[in-house]
Amino acid sequence: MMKTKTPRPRASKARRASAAPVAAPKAVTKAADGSSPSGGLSLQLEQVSLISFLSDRGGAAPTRFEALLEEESSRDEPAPPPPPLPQAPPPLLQPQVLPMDADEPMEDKDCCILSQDFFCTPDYITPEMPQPADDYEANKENTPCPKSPEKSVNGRGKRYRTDCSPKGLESTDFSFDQHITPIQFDDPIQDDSDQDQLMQVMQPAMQKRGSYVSQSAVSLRCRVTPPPCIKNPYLNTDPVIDDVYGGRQCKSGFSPSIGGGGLSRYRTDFHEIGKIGTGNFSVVFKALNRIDGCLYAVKRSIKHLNNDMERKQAVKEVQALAALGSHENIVGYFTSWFENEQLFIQMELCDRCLSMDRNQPLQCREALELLYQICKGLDFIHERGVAHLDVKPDNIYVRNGVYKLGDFGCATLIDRSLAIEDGDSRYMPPEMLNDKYENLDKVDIFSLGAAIYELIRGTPLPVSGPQFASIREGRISLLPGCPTQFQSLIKSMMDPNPVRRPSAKEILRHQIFEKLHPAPAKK
Ligand SMILES: Nc1ncnc2c1ncn2[C@@H]1O[C@H](COP(=O)(O)OP(=O)(O)OP(=O)(O)O)[C@@H](O)[C@H]1O
Ligand SMILES: [Mg+2]
Repeated sequence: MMKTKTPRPRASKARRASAAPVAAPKAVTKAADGSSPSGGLSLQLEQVSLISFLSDRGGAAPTRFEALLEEESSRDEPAPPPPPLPQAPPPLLQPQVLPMDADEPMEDKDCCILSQDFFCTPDYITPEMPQPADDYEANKENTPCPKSPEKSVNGRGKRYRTDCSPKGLESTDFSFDQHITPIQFDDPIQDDSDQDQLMQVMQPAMQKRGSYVSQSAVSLRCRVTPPPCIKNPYLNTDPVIDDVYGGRQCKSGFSPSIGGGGLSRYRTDFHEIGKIGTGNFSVVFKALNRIDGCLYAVKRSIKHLNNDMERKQAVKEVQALAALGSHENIVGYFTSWFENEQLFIQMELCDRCLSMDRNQPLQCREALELLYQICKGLDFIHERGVAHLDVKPDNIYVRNGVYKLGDFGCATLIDRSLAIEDGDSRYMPPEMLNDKYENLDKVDIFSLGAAIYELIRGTPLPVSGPQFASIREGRISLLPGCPTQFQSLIKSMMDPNPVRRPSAKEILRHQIFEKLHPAPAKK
């Protein structure tokens, strides 16, 4: 007896395999850097009390390390004034606490800690080098936090002019080193007074500690000011982008509403053009990247992900995409980050998804092309051990006539070492309904067959009932106007027995595609 499940069950998905809880990423602490060995050491000594460490040794002879520390401090520090004679002996063996008042203004030493905390929280998960991992291991515990950016001691004072006029925007003559702007939201055109304002902000810290200003402090303060949208000279003009440079949307682009403590990476890095879609879990926006001048789809989780379990679940999508790498028939993934307890995913922007033209039945020739291209994407991911598990018209996108598989929110490993979630029941094969997961790659084949069957017929597939059951018993009605060869291929993809379904690779070799995609001539 078949179990029936409600459509779009991802909202109430049951976790089939238990996943180990993820430990919060550990903060990576780094020693402060110095230009000389003694400089580095004394910088650390400023922040670390060694008394308690020494006291634990109970008067034992100093080690080489302690001798070195003493030698360092006696060399670097000026000779101490003679101790006042009548006073009691200093509490040598008492642990010392460095003064740190909560109301005290933040200094560089604080910024150093602040920056590490900031970059090491799960709120900043973008990998430095987004290389495909050997294994897609979303279950691994204690994954170390990505390396914090190196703290530079070289104060950099250049800035680039935030000119929003078309002329200014066309200029590509800037470098990231120059991007220093003070906190200011409303005025798109900043002048030389910017530098003065920045200096005023930094002045107290600079006076206290010579000329050194923590770059972390500068970048945190500067991050709240979005740069203008830089025009990409390699791109052909796009009316949407031109609109932004034309000045009509300029003002709103430079005056973002900053939420969540003023550090919105989304608002800082992107100019939002508009909403393009909403799913059960996410809302997707068309957005212009202010730096590279290209349009992207930025997907934001609707729900606030408050705990590790929810975050872990949400990041599976980007972990799968990042591990897979790029393919023409997979929606491109660029980066992701957490902000305000929501996951943001920057993706390739597509023109539309297939469910948008459901009322217009797909022509057979077009359906063949779709089958071929998505099979190429499926072959790519299956070869890498990943199953999508939610193939459906909603999750197939088109960009410049190229079909792309997207929404990897249900993706899992074919070897069943990861949790398995049900996709949309309308496209789900019978074995999934019966909790049989031996051939997860073939789940995608059934779903693709069902999606194409639905698109050609032009009527939605049933969610339950007798027709739902008969489709899963292999009884599918004829597809009008389609060659028999194509119909039997679709039927074989929807075979109740997953083992009898062809693999993506086998489908690609089917003779039906010979005319459509002739094999390259052998030399
Ligand atoms: N890369 C993209 N380019 C263009 N539009 C997109 C893109 N990604 C998503 N969309 C639009 O946003 C909608 C929702 O996106 P998506 O399916 O990824 O969200 P979801 O919440 O995971 O959905 P689901 O309910 O299927 O789980 C899509 O149906 C599509 O219309
Ligand atoms: Mg979707």
